[in-house]
Amino acid sequence: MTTNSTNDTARLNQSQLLRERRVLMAAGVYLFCWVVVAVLNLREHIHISWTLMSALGATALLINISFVQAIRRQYNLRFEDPSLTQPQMAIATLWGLPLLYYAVNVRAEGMMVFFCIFAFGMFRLNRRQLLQQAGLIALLYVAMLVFESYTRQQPIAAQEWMRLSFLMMTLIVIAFLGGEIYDMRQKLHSRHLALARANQLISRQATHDALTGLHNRHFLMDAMLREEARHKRHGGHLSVVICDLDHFKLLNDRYGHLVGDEVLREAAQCLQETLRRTDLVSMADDHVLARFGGEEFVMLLPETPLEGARICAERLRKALNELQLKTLPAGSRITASFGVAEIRPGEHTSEMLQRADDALYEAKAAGRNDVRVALV
Ligand SMILES: Nc1nc2c(ncn2[C@@H]2O[C@H](COP(=O)(O)OP(=O)(O)OP(=O)(O)O)[C@@H](O)[C@H]2O)c(=O)[nH]1
Repeated sequence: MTTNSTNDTARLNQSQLLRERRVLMAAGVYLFCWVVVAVLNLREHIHISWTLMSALGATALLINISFVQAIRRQYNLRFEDPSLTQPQMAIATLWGLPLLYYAVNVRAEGMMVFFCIFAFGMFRLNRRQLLQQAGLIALLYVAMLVFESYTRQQPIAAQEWMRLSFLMMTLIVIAFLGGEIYDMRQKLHSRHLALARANQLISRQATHDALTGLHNRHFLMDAMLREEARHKRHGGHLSVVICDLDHFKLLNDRYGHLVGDEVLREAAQCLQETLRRTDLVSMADDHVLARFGGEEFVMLLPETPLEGARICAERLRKALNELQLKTLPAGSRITASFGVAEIRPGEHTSEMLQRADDALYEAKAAGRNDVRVALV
């Protein structure tokens, strides 16, 4: 698993845990309301049948278990808002209505629960969604009043309309404030994303060559120090191949710098693909291919003996030589010279690189398009 996907999984687990905690908090509110109404019922301040009370208790349990299960089974991730805030708010409103219906004497106090329900959505929902929730609460409350007036054969009291108007006014204000909070969160989120992208770009630029996309000299130097330390601790093989395109100055002079750049890109890609395809038994997949500068490339090959590195360099030389360059006239070919070295016991990687460079110089002196190996 890559570091990125590990981070994503950790972040997802963290969010799911938070969502589950929010459901448990809501369950606490359900329990509190149920207990308060039960006590009022026992003291006969209000009159609700215990059958209905039991049904409401069981429903509350079922609702909260369902939400927890939806989160644990990751069913919630299929929705645009994986926190399922709107369904949770709507269901809580529906659940609370029968209690309000019977709690005639304490209805104004009981209506406070709507603020509590709204508080759950304040940091999650946008202005429109909060207004929708306020509308739903008003609609259900009016439906309850109409039902009550019908069953009790009484007109809706003026006091109820007052309660409803104050409730609506407060919820609408909260919806607008909540909308502002939502907008700020969105801005913060997009800035956070832009910052994360910029950081990614900066760290890529620090370790990669802008022209070819290969690792850069700085990355190579770090890798060499790392491999040197590993080699000191565990021994084994560590080799390096240095590659320099032949007569690149002539190519630049003949076709211009832009074509030269494109040839460098194509050569880099060819080296990368050939290295990836190379199936040397001893070669570990933590090799590094870097643009060392100009038309010079370096391959650091951990766990690779000198002969393996030489075979690898030979394949790279052939591949470059056979490369059909898209930017040059048909049939044009490039060649490159290679120097190879394996680290000696107690030697620094910079010294090994110097010996590889000396071998490369020999290849150049001997007529180019050649691989030369430094003596161990
Ligand atoms: N287009 C382009 N050219 C570059 C870049 N970096 C270095 N060069 C050119 O690469 C050429 C290297 O020339 P030299 O070091 O003389 O080597 P050469 O002509 O390849 O000759 P040998 O190495 O001896 O075979 C110079 O002309 C540089 O300007 C680059 O990023 N883009």
